[in-house]
Amino acid sequence: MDIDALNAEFGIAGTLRFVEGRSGFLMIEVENALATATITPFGGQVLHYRPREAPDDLLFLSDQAHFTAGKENKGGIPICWPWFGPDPEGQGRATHGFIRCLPWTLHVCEELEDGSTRIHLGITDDEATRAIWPLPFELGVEILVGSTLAVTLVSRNRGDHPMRITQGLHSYFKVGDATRIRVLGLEGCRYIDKARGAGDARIVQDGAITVGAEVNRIYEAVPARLAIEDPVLGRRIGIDTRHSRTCVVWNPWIETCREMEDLGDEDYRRFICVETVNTASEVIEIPPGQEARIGADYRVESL
Ligand SMILES: O=P(O)(O)OC[C@H]1O[C@@H](O)[C@H](O)[C@@H](O)[C@@H]1O
Repeated sequence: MDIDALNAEFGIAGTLRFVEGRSGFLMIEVENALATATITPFGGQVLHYRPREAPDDLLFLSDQAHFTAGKENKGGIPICWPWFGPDPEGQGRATHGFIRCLPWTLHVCEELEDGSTRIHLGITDDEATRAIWPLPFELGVEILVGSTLAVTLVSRNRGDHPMRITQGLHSYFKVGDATRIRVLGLEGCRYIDKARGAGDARIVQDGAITVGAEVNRIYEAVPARLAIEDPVLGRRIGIDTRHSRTCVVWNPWIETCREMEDLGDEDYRRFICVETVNTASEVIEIPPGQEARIGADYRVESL
């Protein structure tokens, strides 16, 4: 990792620079007229984003996040790929795939006319990825840092056979107090309740989602516009999804939070995950040579 060389090749004076961040991890810091953001090429993960006029960060990042090579970092927007959730083949491979723990390659950093900054990172199969998952792929993430944050994941099948994946943008949103928020937009949708271990039974969401116990649900046939209303931070987070009809809502609550070594005991109050995913019955099949996309735009509005 040569920070000077990266700054010389990709840095943008006054707007984008490479720095050594927590535990020496390489970070891309963006500060333009519209927003500030931090992205790490490890996992292609956005860690922070704050629109110029907003007092608070959009995203939660755990003080206990690992920042150790080969481990995932809890917070920001981890990318889950080529599977979301437990190993689909039951071989004991990592939950949420392996791509969030690997270094990605920088392709483009550029300023756009509207004042936003575009960052494009990618990762391609190699010996190490094929040892875990045999398929040839090219995966890219485009991150647009502007008055909104837009993240788009593009998967290309480089092989001769159809590629089946599940995937997700595992967004951790910072909240003032999780027990006081409302997640809006999923009213009337059917969900699988993973926290209650109710198998594949579908339950219908009655009203807005609130948090008063562990929440771990996969919502199906969801609309493209969701929101989190947060009276403590006095804001509404808007989430507009693309190419996703499935949404996971997760808050670990007290016990699971205490069991997780990469969360502080009180962190369950500080975030809610509302994740833009393709999983459960939404498995994506990509024909040889073709691409599939998933994405989301995030915005912060005052209440
Ligand atoms: O700790 P991880 O692997 O980042 O996963 C966090 C959570 O991610 C959620 O998406 C899952 O529904 C939960 O079951 C899981 O615990």
